[in-house]
Amino acid sequence: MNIAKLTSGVATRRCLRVAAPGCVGRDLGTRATSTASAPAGDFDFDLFTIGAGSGGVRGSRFAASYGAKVAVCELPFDYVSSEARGGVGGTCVLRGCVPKKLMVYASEYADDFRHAGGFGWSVPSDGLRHSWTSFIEAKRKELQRLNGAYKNTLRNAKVTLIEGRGRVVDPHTVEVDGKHYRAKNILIAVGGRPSKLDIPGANLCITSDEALELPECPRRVAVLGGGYIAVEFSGIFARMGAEVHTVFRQPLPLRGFDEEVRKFAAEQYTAAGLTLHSEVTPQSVSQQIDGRLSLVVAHKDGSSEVLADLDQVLMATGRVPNTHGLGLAEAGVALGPKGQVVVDEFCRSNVPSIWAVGDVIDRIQLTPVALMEGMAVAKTVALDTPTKPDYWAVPSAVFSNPEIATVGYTEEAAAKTFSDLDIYTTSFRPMRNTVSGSPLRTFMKIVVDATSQRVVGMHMVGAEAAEIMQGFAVAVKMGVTKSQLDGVVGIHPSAAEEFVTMRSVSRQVRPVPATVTI
Ligand SMILES: Cc1cc2nc3c(=O)[nH]c(=O)nc-3n(C[C@H](O)[C@H](O)[C@H](O)COP(=O)(O)OP(=O)(O)OC[C@H]3O[C@@H](n4cnc5c(N)ncnc54)[C@H](O)[C@@H]3O)c2cc1C
Ligand SMILES: NC(=O)c1ccc[n+]([C@@H]2O[C@H](COP(=O)([O-])OP(=O)(O)OC[C@H]3O[C@@H](n4cnc5c(N)ncnc54)[C@H](O)[C@@H]3O)[C@@H](O)[C@H]2O)c1
Repeated sequence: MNIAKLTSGVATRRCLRVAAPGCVGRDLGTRATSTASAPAGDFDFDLFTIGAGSGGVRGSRFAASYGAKVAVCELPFDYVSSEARGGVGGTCVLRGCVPKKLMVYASEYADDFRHAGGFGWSVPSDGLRHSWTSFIEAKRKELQRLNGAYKNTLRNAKVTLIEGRGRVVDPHTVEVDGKHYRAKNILIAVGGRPSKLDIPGANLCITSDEALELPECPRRVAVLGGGYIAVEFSGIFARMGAEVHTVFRQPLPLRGFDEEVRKFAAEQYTAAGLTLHSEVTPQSVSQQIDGRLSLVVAHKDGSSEVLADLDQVLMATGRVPNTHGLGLAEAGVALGPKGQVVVDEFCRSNVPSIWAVGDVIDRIQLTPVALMEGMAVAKTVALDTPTKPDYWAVPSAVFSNPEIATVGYTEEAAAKTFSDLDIYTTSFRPMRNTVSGSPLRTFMKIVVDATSQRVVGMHMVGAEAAEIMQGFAVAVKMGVTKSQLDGVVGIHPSAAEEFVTMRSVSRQVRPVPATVTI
């Protein structure tokens, strides 16, 4: 399909070479080398991206590499985001995946020291100490390095970086701090931001942004929510020695994950020291006389409970798209109920010159997905190759303690899609923990479509789950069958080898025959 078929006849205002108000930074002689992306009118840029996070940087730099003239605007750098602050690199690099994983690493050392005794190590008599301040400093330094590296990447790709807050003025105009830029295509890649619950005392609570920048590790903390962020930060704080209360509305954390995985993970979280408060709703937070916080939660039966003496209450209750004040609705772009940009399978909005990728479209909020979408838009608008992101078998991992990783269907989703399933499961104590004394166990599961024998889902709870699952995700995406998995020789001794040695079906899931009433 040619891009021309995707391009509508949206009327474009021409930006004249001289003195047209609001038209700046023009180099109207420049045209994209790709014929598909050569501006049809007089534009400053072929593509103007708002937001230099995962999706925006990827889309911009690849569009530029395909010959398009590209600009991207981004808010000034800060560790904590706001309406006015952000930074090249975006959430993943500055307030998400990267700093979070660094914190996970920091906390893993604590566990390793604790468990080293089983292997004969002894802790020095004056004990082990951790400097939270030096760790935060080291993390900040790394984030600054990455911020610089991302800027260099854009510079090397010849993408014009404009610092400031972008706003859509019309289908072909973006305003950044009072200056107007005309673009053939606009890419919305503004991501999302933490959303706080609307309860009394919400202002006393922190979000993941501040949790990554705390001056000290809390000793007693409540984490609200049962999603990715909640269980990851619960694990970090607990391993760092805090007393952690994880408070969520569902019977189990991690809604949407395989039910068996959720149950097993909850058991492991408890074994790892978290206090899980399930089926409760946060009601209010207040400050005690001593400055610490008190959280009131409501149980299903209407009774309430107070969690007092908390150093911090972390609200990990979801994120909302950053579309507030972006001018999208005024430009005619359809937004969904959460404020997300509604896009088609090519990541194109209902306004044909406006595209959107990443968290702002609220499909799958993961960095590699934003990258895939950014890449698809770059190919579509700059390479004359209309490209749809492919959401089948997107793997993901939760960096909790223990880790969880998954690819493909949960058993529940597979049961709705395939008539017959064979389920393979195993649970064991990993070799390291037999000697270390850690109580944590590992769980693995393979979901097989019994008719085709294709592996349609793989799940793991246990150490290194993310590293292990990435490779298996390749196999699942390529359509591996169970007998092909069985034909692979294991790597011994490893936990991963269990995935190629599970031979006995744990259970068969078959449709329940309809009862016939005579
Ligand atoms: C704590 C946490 C941990 C996470 N961990 C993982 C993980 O381990 N693995 C994973 O895959 N994903 C993880 N994620 C999710 C991942 O960070 C996001 O899915 C990803 O960053 C989305 O990329 P994006 O390009 O859509 O948006 P972002 O990376 O959020 O980028 C959007 C950018 O737009 C800027 N911006 C916003 N409004 C404007 C404006 N008007 N003008 C100019 N610029 C603007 C912002 O400042 C920001 O830099 C995590 C998220 C969080 C919060
Ligand atoms: N390892 C990773 O890949 C990773 C890590 C962190 C975040 N992320 C991404 O970021 C996204 C956002 O993470 P998140 O954990 O904030 O969101 P989430 O949607 O995963 O979890 C939000 C939690 O808040 C709860 N909640 C929502 N409204 C509530 C209310 N009114 N009262 C009580 N509880 C409420 C939900 O039930 C849920 O448990 C995730 O969906 C994920 O895609 C990924």
